[in-house]
Amino acid sequence: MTPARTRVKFCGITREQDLDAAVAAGADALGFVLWPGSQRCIDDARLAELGARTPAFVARVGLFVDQDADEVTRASRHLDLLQFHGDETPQYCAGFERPWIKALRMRDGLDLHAAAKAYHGAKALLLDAYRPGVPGGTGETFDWSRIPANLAKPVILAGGLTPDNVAEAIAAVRPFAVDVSGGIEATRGCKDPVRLASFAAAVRGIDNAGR
Ligand SMILES: O=C(O)c1ccccc1N[C@@H]1O[C@H](COP(=O)(O)O)[C@@H](O)[C@H]1O
Repeated sequence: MTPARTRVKFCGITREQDLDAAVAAGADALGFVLWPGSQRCIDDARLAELGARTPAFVARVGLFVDQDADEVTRASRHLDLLQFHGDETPQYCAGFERPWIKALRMRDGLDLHAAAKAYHGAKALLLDAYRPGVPGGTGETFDWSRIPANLAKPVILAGGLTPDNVAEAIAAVRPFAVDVSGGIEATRGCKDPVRLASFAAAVRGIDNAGR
């Protein structure tokens, strides 16, 4: 199924003004980093505030990396979708009363067809660049030609996307959605409203050109 348009997730939202700018730009989803190892991490109180501010029809996505189930369960009441960005098993991912997506880092030899089968309960696979020792958010791209066109799961393309390369990425991969964090930031955790709007415009531009 070819989607009519490319969905956009803006990840690493920490501030009200960034949330509002993302919604104004047409965000389909907002990502909140709940992994304490990230400089973009927000605590439960902040998640509650930002989650309450998010309007209807914009999905609130919580990003976790190999965390205690209790932490995921606690945060879940403010979230619509869970994003597991570590080495979580399919069984673990399915253990919460929320739909979920699995992030996979594109290390050498990764078999995406096998991963799609293993994570069959996932709503989508989010594909990110691989850097040893770093779970994600590296701001690096990977070789998009490694993504098979006939993967059994919707693809959310991530990793080093920017307003300048996102159109090329969409043309190459034709993903269900794109996900960006560092490429629209002024400083870590603080989005640049101009870059954010440019990113959304670039996605709309390639979609209107017929992907
Ligand atoms: O944003 C983080 O700090 C982060 C930490 C741990 C795992 C993933 C993280 N971010 C996600 O990584 C991808 C790609 O980010 P970028 O656009 O290359 O900066 C994206 O899903 C981020 O949300």
